[in-house]
Amino acid sequence: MAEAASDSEPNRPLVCNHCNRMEQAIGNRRLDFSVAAVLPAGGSGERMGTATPKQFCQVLQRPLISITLETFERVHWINDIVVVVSKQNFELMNLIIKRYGHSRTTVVEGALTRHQSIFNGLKAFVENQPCITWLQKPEVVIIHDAVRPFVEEDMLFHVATAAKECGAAGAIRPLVSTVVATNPESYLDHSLERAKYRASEMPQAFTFDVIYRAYQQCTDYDFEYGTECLHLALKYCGISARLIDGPPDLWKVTYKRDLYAAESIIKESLSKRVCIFTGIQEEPVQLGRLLQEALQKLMEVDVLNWSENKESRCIQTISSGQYYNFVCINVNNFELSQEIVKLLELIENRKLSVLYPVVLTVVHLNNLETSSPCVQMEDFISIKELAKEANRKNILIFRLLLNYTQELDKVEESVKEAASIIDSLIKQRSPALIGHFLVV
Ligand SMILES: Nc1ccn([C@@H]2O[C@H](COP(=O)(O)OP(=O)(O)OP(=O)(O)O)[C@@H](O)[C@H]2O)c(=O)n1
Ligand SMILES: O=P(O)(O)OC[C@@H](O)[C@@H](O)[C@@H](O)CO
Repeated sequence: MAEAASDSEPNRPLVCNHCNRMEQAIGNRRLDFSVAAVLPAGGSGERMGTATPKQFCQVLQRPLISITLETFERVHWINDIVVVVSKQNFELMNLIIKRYGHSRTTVVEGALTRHQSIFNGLKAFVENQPCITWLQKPEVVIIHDAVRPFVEEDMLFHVATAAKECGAAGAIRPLVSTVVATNPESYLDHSLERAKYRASEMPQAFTFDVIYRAYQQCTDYDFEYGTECLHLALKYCGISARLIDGPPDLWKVTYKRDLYAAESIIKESLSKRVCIFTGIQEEPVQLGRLLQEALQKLMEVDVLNWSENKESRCIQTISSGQYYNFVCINVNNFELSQEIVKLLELIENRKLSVLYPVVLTVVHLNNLETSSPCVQMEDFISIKELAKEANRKNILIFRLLLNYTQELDKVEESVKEAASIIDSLIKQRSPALIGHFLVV
């Protein structure tokens, strides 16, 4: 049983999930053979210990499986993507496909064990199933656990091309712990020389006929207890897989701690760069420049002068998906200027915050020598409501009151403090502080 994916979300940003790379960086590789991918996602995630199977657990308000799928969907030389989920998660999977625009994904029904689920995914390409007429049997098939979100296009390319040459290929990583064998009394029988062994990871790739034939010959024991596709290719087809050293990020989300680790990795990659919109109004003492200099010590900073650039340039910047963090300097009183409200609309319209939380920090300037901050209560309440509404759309609005005087050294000190707070807000991405005034 399988169902087509829904229409993709228009104008989806082009950001690679966890390393903030533009679609262009995926490269213009061309392969002279067809490739498809099968992502087993039909497990229950018992070791995670959550009611929701781990592939559907949220990472920064987004299902883990969607983060993995995004990378595959943006690799243009992968023609079809099959995700294998249990029958009871079919509806949830299709909702995820629709919400995150995974338009190239086909859902296939899983089975009791991982090998059986993978085999079901492969069958979708060769058995004339009435509702999967669009899948074409590939020359090479990539198999990748849906709970391994940090796979990069390079690794997919390496295993696919190696599989085309050798019949099978898989990613490996050095062992962290030594492997030991126990005797029936649970005492040490012997230990393996760690340097001679590697951990088998994913992605793996096979010429389709090799892995399909292997699964056709599998014993019930293989299906029930096996965990290694490469082993099946060797056992049933005599194909010894090419083993390719993979990067550290290939690990599989298995336990709860792995979800926290995944969230930290994504937060770190989202926090790498910020776009400062200056020129929304005339800024005293060139605060935009000072803030840029202070922030540049903490992250990559680009500056866009709102008034000098046409709105299209600002739209292009937001749509590029290169930024998930924006800073605006608001020089008038404490309401949000219409430009900032416009910026919020652009972020929403470009669906930037569908994928990951967007941070918008509004820096309100207050010259202590000419005025004292008096926030009208109705302004304060209205902005808190606006921040709550934005948070429901995954946009976090933080507000910083930057008091300054004409004494430049004091200004620089205040700006340095402000930059440190902005850096922390971006890194933490915590909704707890949205709409509140942080004062420097
Ligand atoms: N019957 C199964 C079992 C597992 N998988 C998938 O295979 C991948 C790796 O398996 P594993 O990490 O063992 O997932 P679970 O079986 O869900 O985890 P646990 O063993 O803790 O229950 C996961 O994406 C999982 O969803 C699958 O498609 N079908
Ligand atoms: O054994 P589990 O079901 O937790 O996960 C499957 C892993 O063993 C597998 O993905 C790699 O070892 C590569 O085959």
